[in-house]
Amino acid sequence: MSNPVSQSSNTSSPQVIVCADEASASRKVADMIVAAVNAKPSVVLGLATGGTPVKTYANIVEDFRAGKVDFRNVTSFNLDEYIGLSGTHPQSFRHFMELQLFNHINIDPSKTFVPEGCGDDPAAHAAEFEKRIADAGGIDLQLLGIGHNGHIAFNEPGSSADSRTRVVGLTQSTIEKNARFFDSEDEVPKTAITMGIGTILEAKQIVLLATGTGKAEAIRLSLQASPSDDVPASWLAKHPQVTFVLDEAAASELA
Ligand SMILES: O=P(O)(O)OC[C@H]1O[C@](O)(CO)[C@@H](O)[C@@H]1O
Repeated sequence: MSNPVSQSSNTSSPQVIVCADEASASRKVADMIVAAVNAKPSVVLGLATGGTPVKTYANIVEDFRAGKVDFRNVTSFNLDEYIGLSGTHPQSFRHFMELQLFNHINIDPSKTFVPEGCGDDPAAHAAEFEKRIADAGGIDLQLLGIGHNGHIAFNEPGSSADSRTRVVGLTQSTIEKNARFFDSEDEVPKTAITMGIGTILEAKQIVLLATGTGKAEAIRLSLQASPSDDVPASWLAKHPQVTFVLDEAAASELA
């Protein structure tokens, strides 16, 4: 069971839920996703990759195996993918999603959309990806992580609130952080395809999960600085239904 230690007292957005630790924050987000599927079996989920959601996905798999949730009518869209990595590459986000979630639940693989990093025309694919989201009726619940520099998906600092799914360059700091998933920094792709901030803000509900002291500054700036391109996650303050689920470490710089 999730064990929030504190919660913002009003209902305005962003709502902030602080949990004791990473395990309870991950459980809380899993509960929110499972509740969304149970409330609307044909829900359209927006999904994230990275180290942060791994435990959340493990909790969801646990709930599926316990018969608490059914994904057969769910559609999912992932936020981003590295340019140059095919879906079978061990560090591709498609592979991550299969390993962490899709292979362990009864989601229809044809309803799981992850941007393709190896197509001939990534710009055309980006436009097509936007169309697919619209054709699915839009994203009901979008899960996000956050980068140390405040990026969401691969929207690096400088990304505007109206940016759409597109090809982007990664900052050196993101390349260095993500090198931990590769054999060496040289292997980290320098470009990616990502949903835009504007695309993300169109989701009906957004949940951002952040854990660890490494995210504390990005969380403070996202929640307490004026929204600006400098901290892409700060644009979430413009959304009417966004929840930050944090562990105490990620919340440690909040006033
Ligand atoms: O969860 P991590 O591994 O700290 O990554 C932070 C963010 O950077 C990304 O890896 C880049 O999109 C996101 O998937 C993630 O939300």
